[in-house]
Amino acid sequence: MDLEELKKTVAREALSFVEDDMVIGLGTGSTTSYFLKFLGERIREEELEIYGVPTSYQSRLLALEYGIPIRALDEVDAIDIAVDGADEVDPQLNLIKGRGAALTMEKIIEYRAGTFIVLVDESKLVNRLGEKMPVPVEVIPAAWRAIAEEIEVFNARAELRMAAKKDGPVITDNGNFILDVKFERIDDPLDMEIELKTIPGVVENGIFADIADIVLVGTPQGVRKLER
Ligand SMILES: O=C(CO)[C@H](O)[C@H](O)COP(=O)(O)O
Repeated sequence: MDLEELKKTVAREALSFVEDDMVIGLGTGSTTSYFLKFLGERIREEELEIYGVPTSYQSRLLALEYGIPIRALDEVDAIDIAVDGADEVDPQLNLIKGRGAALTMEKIIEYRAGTFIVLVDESKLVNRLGEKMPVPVEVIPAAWRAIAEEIEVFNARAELRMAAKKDGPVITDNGNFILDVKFERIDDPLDMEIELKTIPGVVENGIFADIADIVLVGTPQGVRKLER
């Protein structure tokens, strides 16, 4: 089964958590895009009363395209479930997220969800966070260089993320820059998440420790469900 098929399979499986009258946090990325497509079809076919709370411009645009009614975070009382992808998942279900630069709204919404469901293929499973991927850190633009230097005390290298279809750096949905931070090793994800957050000028970082409730892993043999 190719990677796109694995993504579709986990995205379909996530529909089993969806019930009528739910408010659903809508994640960002290619795997979640399939979930949004299937969610839109299900809302139409079963005439469900569901609202989505987008975590990015990408999920907002896709929700509009697929006919998912949307609400802003300050228009809802609670979020029942949130569904999103991840870049790495460790055995305790700590995550690295933010390859799509949407980590700040993702964390705001997913932290508040009754159940946060993560969709990955098995290539995203690691023994220790940071094994393959850098940790994205959203920073206030004026502070990027100072923060990049300060991060070196953690035995890490920070690189300003550059845009692909624009000259200069990536600008997030919130108007900030992204530093991609490659660590030698991350021994304690929660501790590192907090350390990064306390640097003045850091808006948010892509370590999501102790937030995921369920991880659905796409494998050629089917979907594995990991629970915390
Ligand atoms: O954190 C994210 C965006 O900020 C994505 O959820 C994460 O990068 C996974 O994306 P994909 O499903 O395309 O691999």
